[in-house]
Amino acid sequence: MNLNTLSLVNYKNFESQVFDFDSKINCFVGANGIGKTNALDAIYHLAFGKSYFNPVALQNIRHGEEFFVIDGSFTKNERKEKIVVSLKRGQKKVIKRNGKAYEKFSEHIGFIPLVIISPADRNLIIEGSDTRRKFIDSVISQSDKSYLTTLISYNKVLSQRNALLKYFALNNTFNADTLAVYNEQMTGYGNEIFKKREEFLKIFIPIFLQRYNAISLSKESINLEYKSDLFQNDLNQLLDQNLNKDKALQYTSVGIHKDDLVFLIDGFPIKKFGSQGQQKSFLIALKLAQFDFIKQQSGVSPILLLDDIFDKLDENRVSQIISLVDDDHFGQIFISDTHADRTENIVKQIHQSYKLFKL
Ligand SMILES: Nc1ncnc2c1ncn2[C@@H]1O[C@H](COP(=O)(O)OP(=O)(O)OP(=O)(O)O)[C@@H](O)[C@H]1O
Repeated sequence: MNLNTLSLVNYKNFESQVFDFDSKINCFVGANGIGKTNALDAIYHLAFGKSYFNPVALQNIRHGEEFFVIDGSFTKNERKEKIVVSLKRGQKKVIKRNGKAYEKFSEHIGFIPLVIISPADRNLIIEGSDTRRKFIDSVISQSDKSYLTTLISYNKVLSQRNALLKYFALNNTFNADTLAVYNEQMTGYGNEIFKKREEFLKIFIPIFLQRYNAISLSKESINLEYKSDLFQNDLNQLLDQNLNKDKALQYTSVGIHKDDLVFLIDGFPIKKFGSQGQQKSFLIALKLAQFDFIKQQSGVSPILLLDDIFDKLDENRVSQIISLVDDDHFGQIFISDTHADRTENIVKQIHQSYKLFKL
């Protein structure tokens, strides 16, 4: 999987810019706020049809302009592929593959396998369970199309069930039959998602532990656990048991939309007890494991985006990461860093071709 050229028009701070990439390592270097992360985000956009950093699509259009266009030429399995993502104010976003617009963006997910490692990953540790579920979902969906479809269906029934609970409360009424239809549908989709998440984590957790131990040289003991209501009970039963609670809350309080991942260091939550460097190592291991998993499932090396990852890590950990990516296992890598010299010294240790883009 290779991105050969990237052309940007009115994307964030870029007015008009073309990059011609190396097939192995590419570094964006320059001062704070110059657009290094924006360049990586444009590449992310080509894979996921959205920004990793700014969920408000319109805010990705350069200030004062009417549209943006991100145009990437890839080589995948020796075939040329052109992906264009564009957005015009007042219109819907368009994603095209070789000139043909996708009807559903979900069809594009997984076509350009990509993993990003960024300081924004900290949200996985500090934010609520929603962020961690999105992480699991995005990893599985990249290699399993039906997972995403089932998840979309589950969420649709969930919001219908929530609307019904609100309706019951507002109108002081209740209809067990209508609710039972939603419960049954939620159980079907929910069980399928739970099974896939469980299977995924069975493979993923050992890869993650191996990656973490390699980065930290096994200095501390960490763990990752999957938490779900569905371990104890069947979803249909749980929905019945929680009916009174759900009626009072006017939303559904149990189900796979409450699943979580628990991150532990020496048995304690990493959010409270991990140092910044340990948290960063944890997140990098998580993302490298994501890389390994996608590669294992799809047979294609994902594009790897490393946004500002060298800060806060001691020299040992930096060299461990470098030795990890200095391996044919990895494909094309994009790095952003403020220090041109540091970056060049680091990439020279990787015995691969590279290009440095001074922004
Ligand atoms: N829609 C937009 N229009 C114009 N400029 C924008 C837009 N969105 C973001 N920017 C600008 O992009 C810049 C931030 O770019 P980016 O995050 O890529 O910086 P960076 O080079 O990675 O910096 P750092 O080293 O601090 O991480 C800011 O100056 C911001 O004002």
